[in-house]
Amino acid sequence: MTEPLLRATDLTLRFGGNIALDGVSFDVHQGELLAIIGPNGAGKTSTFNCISGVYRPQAGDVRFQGESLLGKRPHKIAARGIARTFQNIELFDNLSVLENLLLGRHHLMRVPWWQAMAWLPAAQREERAARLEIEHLIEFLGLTAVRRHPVGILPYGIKKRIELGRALAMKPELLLLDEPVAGMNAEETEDMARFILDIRTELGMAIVMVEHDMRLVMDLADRVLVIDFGRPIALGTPQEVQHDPAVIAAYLGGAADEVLQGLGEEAP
Ligand SMILES: Nc1ncnc2c1ncn2[C@@H]1O[C@H](COP(=O)(O)OP(=O)(O)OP(=O)(O)O)[C@@H](O)[C@H]1O
Repeated sequence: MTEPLLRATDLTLRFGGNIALDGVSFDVHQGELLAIIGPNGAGKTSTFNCISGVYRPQAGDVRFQGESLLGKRPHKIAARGIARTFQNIELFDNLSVLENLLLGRHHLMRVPWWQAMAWLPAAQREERAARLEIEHLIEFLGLTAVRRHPVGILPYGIKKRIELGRALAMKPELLLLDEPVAGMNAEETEDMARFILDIRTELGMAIVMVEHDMRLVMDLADRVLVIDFGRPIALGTPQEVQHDPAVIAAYLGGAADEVLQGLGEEAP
């Protein structure tokens, strides 16, 4: 198998006496969709935060294209090619869809600030190229009809799609999706699922997705990592993890019926 795009090894993260992560390891390969699941407080967001530089684990390593990300600031990690979306939407409500996506593209601009200020030809060329790419992205995400609308007036499902667009505007090689369908109705969830699939198949992008919606996870993921109390308890294909007794046990006591149905099992 080829060298992984991302390799997390033995991630250990503590907050005082509270252990958020305890030896979490996994690889993400080019073009793969890895889902991370687990009960509330299991350590899913902490894992994302260790990858994106928000938290620094006390032990373990995260390597992206062979290079350690430890100690790098979040904006440097984003510039290296890892973009993320958040559980809570973080967009500029007063700016248009187009402007929000252009801001996502901004960190890739190469022209020095003094050329941009003077609006010299190189800056104009770069701006034109960025706009063209963003227009393609807007079309790809079916946002053409609302491209000039201020984000604040748009429905929740569309806002989540714009947030996805802003992450894609950074032209990442790895996309981290934190609960992409949380709070969505069935139709919005279906739309989002289609876009996630398109990103993987048409753009060939690797994706790590944290999600509670088990149907979505089982439909979309190539592999699933299951975390419980900060410890990895299973890693395999959706079929493998859904029959894993440790996974079924981890979810008992929570919303077992709902979750096990999502996993394709009858709740006991
Ligand atoms: N900044 C922090 N300070 C203290 N404890 C934290 C912090 N961030 C996370 N934790 C703790 O680490 C553990 C893992 O939390 P995390 O948010 O990663 O879980 P999660 O699986 O994403 O949960 P959820 O599904 O509810 O979003 C929890 O016990 C949580 O309270």
